[in-house]
Amino acid sequence: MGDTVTKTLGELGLTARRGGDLRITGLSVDSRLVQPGHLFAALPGVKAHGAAFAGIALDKGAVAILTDRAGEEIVSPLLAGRDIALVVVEDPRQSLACAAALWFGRQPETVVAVTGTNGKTSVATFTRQLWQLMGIEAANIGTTGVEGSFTAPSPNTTPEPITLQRLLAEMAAGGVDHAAMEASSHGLAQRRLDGVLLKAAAFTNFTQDHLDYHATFEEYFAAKAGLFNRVLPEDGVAVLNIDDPKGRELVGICTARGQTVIRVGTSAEAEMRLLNERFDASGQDVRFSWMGTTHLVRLALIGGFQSMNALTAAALVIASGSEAEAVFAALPGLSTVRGRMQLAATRENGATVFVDYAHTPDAVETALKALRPHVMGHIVAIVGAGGDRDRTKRPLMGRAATEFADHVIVTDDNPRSEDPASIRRAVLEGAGPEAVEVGDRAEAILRGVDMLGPGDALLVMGKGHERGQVIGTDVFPFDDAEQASIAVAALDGRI
Ligand SMILES: CC(=O)N[C@H]1[C@@H](OP(=O)(O)OP(=O)(O)OC[C@H]2O[C@@H](n3ccc(=O)[nH]c3=O)[C@H](O)[C@@H]2O)O[C@H](CO)[C@@H](O)[C@@H]1O[C@H](C)C(=O)N[C@@H](C)C(=O)N[C@H](CCC(=O)O)C(=O)O
Ligand SMILES: Nc1ncnc2c1ncn2[C@@H]1O[C@H](COP(=O)(O)OP(=O)(O)OP(=O)(O)O)[C@@H](O)[C@H]1O
Ligand SMILES: N[C@H](CCC[C@H](N)C(=O)O)C(=O)O
Ligand SMILES: [Mg+2]
Repeated sequence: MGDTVTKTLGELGLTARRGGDLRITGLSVDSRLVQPGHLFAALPGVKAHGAAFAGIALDKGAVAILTDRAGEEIVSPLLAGRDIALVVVEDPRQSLACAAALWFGRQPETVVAVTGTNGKTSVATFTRQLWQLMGIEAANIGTTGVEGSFTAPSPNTTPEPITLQRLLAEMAAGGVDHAAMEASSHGLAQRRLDGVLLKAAAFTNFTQDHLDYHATFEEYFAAKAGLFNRVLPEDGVAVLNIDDPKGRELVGICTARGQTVIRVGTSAEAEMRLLNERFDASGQDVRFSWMGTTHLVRLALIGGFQSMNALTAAALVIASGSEAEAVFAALPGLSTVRGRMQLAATRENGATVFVDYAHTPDAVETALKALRPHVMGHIVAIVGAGGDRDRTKRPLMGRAATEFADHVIVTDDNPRSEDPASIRRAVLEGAGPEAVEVGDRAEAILRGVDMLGPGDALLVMGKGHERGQVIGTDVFPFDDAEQASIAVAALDGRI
């Protein structure tokens, strides 16, 4: 944070229990990043309470501490006789999010957010693409980084509030007045976007993921619902997929709050209604209606679910003030999101290799089902599950692969601290005896490509846009799309 800027705690919406109205030079959430004059937010965490690091923060020059009651008990003994401000609140993550917004003081005028188990990156990217196609400077923030008229890496799908607010302020200062961001369930549970002023928010769907972090399905859904019952203001617009029962539940919640609701789905009540799709090798023709009027567009996107994502994005753009006809005219310009049903390579015999980020049981099913109508021959699926993540999803992912593909290869996908063979065993348990186990991912892709005859397709799932294979704490360079090209070139005798 800047050297010269200072703000009082009051200017950041914080009231100190002790230490008065001093000025701070910045905010930090990690003791290792504290600089002289900072406010250190000591947050309750999964592994530790940040208050345990308050001593280090103070040694590094922190002049104020924001924490909760549990943190107060830990830090109080450190403060005796020192001129340190202490702010104790019920929910320090929320206070930090709001303080970060006030610290940076600027956001794009139009910010929208997307939550849901699957489809967040796709919808946020399509929303940004639509704005850009209409001549509006725009960016999207999420799993694939910050992209569009403003680019930056993003360590998380939903960055923590200090990083997030810095990004929003920088893009606004650079003339980017429209942003679409992903709201992950972790981000919502940790209040990372509570300081963002949203015009609209969308819900894609709700299925299993992250049961390692959220104790129950209910808790996982409650986190997602927070986007609508807490973050989106009452004058905001909610874009909700009513094909999903949880989307219907949200209609009730949003209506009760007085928010305007745009329903997206295939049923007759939907304001944005998907009527039908016709698939071919390079994309799909989509018939949909908006407020009862029918439209037909060509999308150069593979997969039926992408039309729902595209219509959700269109609804968000309309919800934030654009004219519907102009938005629909831009739809054919949408292009594939990196690593989402991305055509990575084509064999000489015409067989295709797609790379997709399906890493949940529902996404594996959706991706394979979505590919089917674009493919004349067999589908070979490559599937694996991440280490140090939800263990219960592994056999379910294997089962979905076997159910919806013709041949399945089980391989590694970021084993992290776990034994890769035991993760594969869990996936194979669901995939069944016909599935082939090939631990080395490059070899799995080569074997998959080798199986392809004319009209067949290979779907490599799990890593999408990722550029590394995480084994232990090492990250080895690995790119599914690149490996697919190499395998095709090698087998077709081009290298
Ligand atoms: C599980 C999780 O979400 N953890 C987040 C959480 O950390 P935590 O509070 O639980 O961490 P902790 O280790 O218990 O430490 C407690 C506190 O002590 C502080 N600390 C810790 C060590 C130290 O030396 N000094 C210090 O001050 C930490 O900064 C933290 O505030 O709060 C931190 C500060 O806001 C986050 O950086 C951290 O995200 C980590 C980096 C992370 O990787 N999160 C992932 C799981 C995540 O958020 N993923 C979602 C997407 C998932 C998806 O949809 O697929 C995302 O939005 O990216
Ligand atoms: N609307 C959808 N319904 C079901 N599955 C989808 C949908 N959109 C995308 N998917 C599947 O989920 C995968 C991930 O898509 P995307 O990256 O857009 O989701 P995400 O919600 O951003 O994921 P993450 O939780 O990793 O941020 C895709 O590769 C595809 O297989
Ligand atoms: N953002 C998600 C995506 C994981 C994708 C998959 N490649 C894995 O490593 O499990 C996560 O961290 O759970
Ligand atoms: Mg994402």
